[in-house]
Amino acid sequence: MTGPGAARGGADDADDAADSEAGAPPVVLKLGGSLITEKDRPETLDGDALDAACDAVADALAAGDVDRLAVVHGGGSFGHHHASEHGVSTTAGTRDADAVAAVHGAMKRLNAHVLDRLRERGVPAVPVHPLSLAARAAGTGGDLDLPLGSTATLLGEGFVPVLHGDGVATAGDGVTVVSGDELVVELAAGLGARRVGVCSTVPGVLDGDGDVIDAIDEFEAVADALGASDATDVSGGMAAKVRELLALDAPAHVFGAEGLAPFLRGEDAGTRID
Ligand SMILES: Nc1ncnc2c1ncn2[C@@H]1O[C@H](COP(=O)(O)OP(=O)(O)OP(=O)(O)O)[C@@H](O)[C@H]1O
Ligand SMILES: C=C(C)CCOP(=O)(O)O
Repeated sequence: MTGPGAARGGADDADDAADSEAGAPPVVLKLGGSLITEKDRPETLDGDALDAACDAVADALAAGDVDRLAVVHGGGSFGHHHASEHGVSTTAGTRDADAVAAVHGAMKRLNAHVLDRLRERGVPAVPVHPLSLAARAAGTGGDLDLPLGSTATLLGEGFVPVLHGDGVATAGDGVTVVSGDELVVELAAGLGARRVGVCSTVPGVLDGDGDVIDAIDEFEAVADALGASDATDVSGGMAAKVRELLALDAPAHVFGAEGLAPFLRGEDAGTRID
C-alpha cells in the first residue's frame, strides 16, 4: 500500500472535500495506552505490542477488510504520568502553561511513535492533535466540542487520521484532559462509524470471577465489576469506557491484543457493547 496521493491528487476546492467526506462509514479504533506503553514506567513504549497492533492494522487495510479507519490512542505512561504529576485530569484543570506543554508534549511524542510504526508498514497515517481543535464547556463533565472537518476530509482523501488523548481547553477550568475514550465516542457519533473497537490489555470487560462478559447493554448490570485502571490513569479506566461506549449507536467491542485482527476482519471480539 502506498500513500493516498497515489489514488487521488488531493482536493483543492470545497466540492471535492464534501464529496470525499460522503464515503462509507469508517471504523473507529482505539489503541489503549495500557496496550502500547508500559503504563507503570514513565514514557516507556511497549514496542512489541505496538508493532503487533500496527501489523494487524496494516494487514486489514491491505486485505480490504477495512476501507476507512480512524485511529485514536490513549495516554499510557506518556500522558497519564505527566497529567498526574501536574494534578490534571478530565475534571481537574490547570492554568499552568508548563503543565499543558508537559502533557501535550508527551502525547505528541507517543503519537509520533504510533505514526512512524504505522507508516513503516505502508499505512497512510497522519496526526490530528485534539488540543488544537477541541473545547470543553464549563462544569463537571461539560460537553466536548470536537470539530470533525479535518478528520472527515482526511478520511475522504484516503488517509488514516490518528488522534490521541490530550489536553483540552475548558471553559472556567483552563485545560483539562480529554481521554481517548471520549474522542472515540465523538468520532463514532460525528462520523457515523460502522463499528468501534477498543483494544486494551484485558481480553474484554471482566465479570466478578474474571471471565469475559460477552455483551453489555446496560451499565447497572455490570457496574459492580467495573473498576478504575490498575495503573496511573486520570480518565476513569474501564467504568468510564463502558459508560461512554454504551451511549453510542454503533456497536462497540472491548478486547485485548488477540482480538484486534478478528475485530478488523469484522468478527466479534471480546465484549460487545451496544
Ligand atoms: N471489570 C473490568 N474488566 C476489565 N478491565 C477492568 C475492569 N475493571 C477495571 N479494569 C481495568 O481497566 C484497565 C483498562 O482500562 P485503561 O483505561 O487502563 O486501559 P487503556 O484504555 O488501554 O489505557 P489508556 O487510558 O492509557 O488509554 C485494565 O487494565 C484493568 O486494570
Ligand atoms: C492523560 C492523557 C493526556 C490522555 C488520556 O487519554 P486516555 O489514556 O485514553 O484516557
